[in-house]
Amino acid sequence: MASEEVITVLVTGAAGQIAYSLLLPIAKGDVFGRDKPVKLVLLDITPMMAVLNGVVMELTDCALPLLREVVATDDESVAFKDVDVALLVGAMPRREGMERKDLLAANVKIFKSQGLALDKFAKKTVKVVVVGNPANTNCFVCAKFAPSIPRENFSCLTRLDQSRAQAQIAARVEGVAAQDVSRVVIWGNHSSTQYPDVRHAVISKDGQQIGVQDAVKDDSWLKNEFIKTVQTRGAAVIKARKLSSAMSAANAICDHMRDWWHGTPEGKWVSMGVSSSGAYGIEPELIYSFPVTIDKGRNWKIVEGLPIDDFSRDKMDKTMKELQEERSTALETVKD
Ligand SMILES: NC(=O)C1=CN([C@@H]2O[C@H](COP(=O)(O)OP(=O)(O)OC[C@H]3O[C@@H](n4cnc5c(N)ncnc54)[C@H](O)[C@@H]3O)[C@@H](O)[C@H]2O)C=CC1
Ligand SMILES: O=C(O)CCC(=O)C(=O)O
Repeated sequence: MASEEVITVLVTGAAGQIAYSLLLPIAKGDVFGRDKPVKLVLLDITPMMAVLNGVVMELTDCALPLLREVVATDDESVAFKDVDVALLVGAMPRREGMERKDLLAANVKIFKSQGLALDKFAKKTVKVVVVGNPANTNCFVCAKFAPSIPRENFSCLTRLDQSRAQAQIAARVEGVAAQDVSRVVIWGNHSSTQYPDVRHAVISKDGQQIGVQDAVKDDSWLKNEFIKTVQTRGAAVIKARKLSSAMSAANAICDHMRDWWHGTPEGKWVSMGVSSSGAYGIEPELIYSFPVTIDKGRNWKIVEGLPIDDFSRDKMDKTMKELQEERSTALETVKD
């Protein structure tokens, strides 16, 4: 009898708050498929092993039919061994008043170490999603230290920003739900310089497609308040909860990974932080959020040829500049 194909999924920061909302949908089949068995590998740091053990107990108690095995460890050489998917969540979150780049010094070293571990232990086909902030720059560092793994296999999460943008637009147009809003683009950094762009976005309503600008009928709101709300939503959640977004982040990780694994529906784009090809004048190899389509072979492709006006150009360049600065600081931090 042929042996069963089991997808090995690593989640780092597995004792943390995002992981607590993330592990169940993965183990239930919401991401890879309702008929696809998974093995979960859970990595956290040594002082969190007792907490992690509690998470393992809860997963066990869910008695899930697709969950074949759970491994909990504080050892990267165990965690990264032969993984198919690496969801790199584990890192310090920011507190009220901080910018995400203030986490660089603490977090970038984690991603150097995990890049080295990916290079040494993971399958060369591994799909990597960096979530820990600052996500784009951590992803850049991770890919740099895993040169044997194709750069196309690295991504960072900006899907939460996309969902936030869709939800804000939907709330503004009567009778429209977030999933009726498509082709919103998140350009650049997962930070307060990101550019949520609705100039190509459409709303499906009553069997017709209408441009978002025509449906919203308030250009000033779209150019100002809408952009600011999406850019600062993470900070607003921290202010309210005294903790950073977790449920919505976990949901976005599932959406990001599901689309990467199964491909994007015909005519749909999603935003992902990926290695720039130089498209739209963005410096090659920066990890920058672009609109992408994904084929059934799990290859993403940047949507090219969108017209970019002066308003957009300025915002796309500003967020690129921030990423260039973060990269310099990060490379200085990991140089020895
Ligand atoms: N890109 C995005 O859209 C989002 C990113 N984030 C970021 O995700 C990260 C995690 O957030 P939370 O789960 O809320 O934080 P948390 O503090 O609840 O959990 C983080 C976990 O990571 C663990 N950890 C620390 N160093 C580690 C290492 N070297 N290896 C493995 N595990 C390690 C910690 O012990 C902790 O259990 C933060 O950096 C946060 O800013 C959060 C929301 C959205
Ligand atoms: O804003 C933060 O730093 C918290 C987590 C995050 O990245 C987000 O909510 O977008």
